[in-house]
Amino acid sequence: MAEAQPTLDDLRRQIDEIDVTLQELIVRRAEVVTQVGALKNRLTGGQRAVHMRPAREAIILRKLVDRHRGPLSKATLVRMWCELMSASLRLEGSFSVAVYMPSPAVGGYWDLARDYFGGMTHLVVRESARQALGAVFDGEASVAVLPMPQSTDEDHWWRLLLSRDAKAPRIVARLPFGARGSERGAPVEALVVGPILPEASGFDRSLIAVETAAELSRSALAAAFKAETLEPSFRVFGVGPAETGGYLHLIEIPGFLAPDDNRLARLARRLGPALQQVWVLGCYAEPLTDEQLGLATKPKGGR
Ligand SMILES: O=C(O)C(=O)C[C@]1(C(=O)O)C=C[C@@H](O)C=C1
Repeated sequence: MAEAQPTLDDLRRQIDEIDVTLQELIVRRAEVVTQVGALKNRLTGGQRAVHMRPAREAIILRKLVDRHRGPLSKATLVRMWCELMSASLRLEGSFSVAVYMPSPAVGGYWDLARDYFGGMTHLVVRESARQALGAVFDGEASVAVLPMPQSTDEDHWWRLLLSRDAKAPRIVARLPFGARGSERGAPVEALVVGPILPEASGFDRSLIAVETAAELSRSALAAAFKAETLEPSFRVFGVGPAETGGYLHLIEIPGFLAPDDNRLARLARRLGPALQQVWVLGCYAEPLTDEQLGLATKPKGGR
């Protein structure tokens, strides 16, 4: 005899039970997060600090997609956890985001911020990257979502991060981290900047600013980096000349680079006076790939 199919009521009863269990676990998670917040407050001596830990979030999200199974998409699961972790962050203390939005027609950065920081995080619009960063410097926002720097930019916002102050805002994340949600306009990419100590997540890329003398060519600079096993990608080359007559470059390096990495000291010795200054501006956890998210396109010719 064929087994009786569950009725709609049977299935809904199962869903109700699962929802209760899920909710209990979410409540427990929030209780632990409250303790994390209290611990962080003790460690910072009660000073107002930004509690976001992007490297930890990246590790959590990578583990999540790695162990996932079943029909629910990994991209959806990542979105759910982003909402959960942002809610946790708000439990730990005040948290808000200044978003670059040069005109109402350019909504992509807002969409990226909303997707990553969730629907309940306070987002404030700033019309220029400089103003968004200013909101972080002034303590009006915890972090800023800024456009990925390009050589063609008129305003090289990352120049405002050239500081030796250990508490200065740093680049700490790249968006989107998971799959792109529905976005307005052309897809954009962003960096997140805030007064957060950059940490390694295991799969990272670092951003450094370099000031060189005018006569140093791009190829000579790249060769010196490679000789120190630093594989450079030039995001921006040759902004300047600065007051010192030098030129600034924004360079991306695979891996996590601490400011005291001895390869930077060796690079300085190798290039001599041609290398005027180096600043480590931060790092970001490498975003999840389409393959990791199970979104890889099928090979051509297949069915
Ligand atoms: O692990 C932490 O430091 C936390 O604050 C917890 C938590 C989380 O919800 O898991 C929340 C916010 C941080 O950005 C990272 C992780």
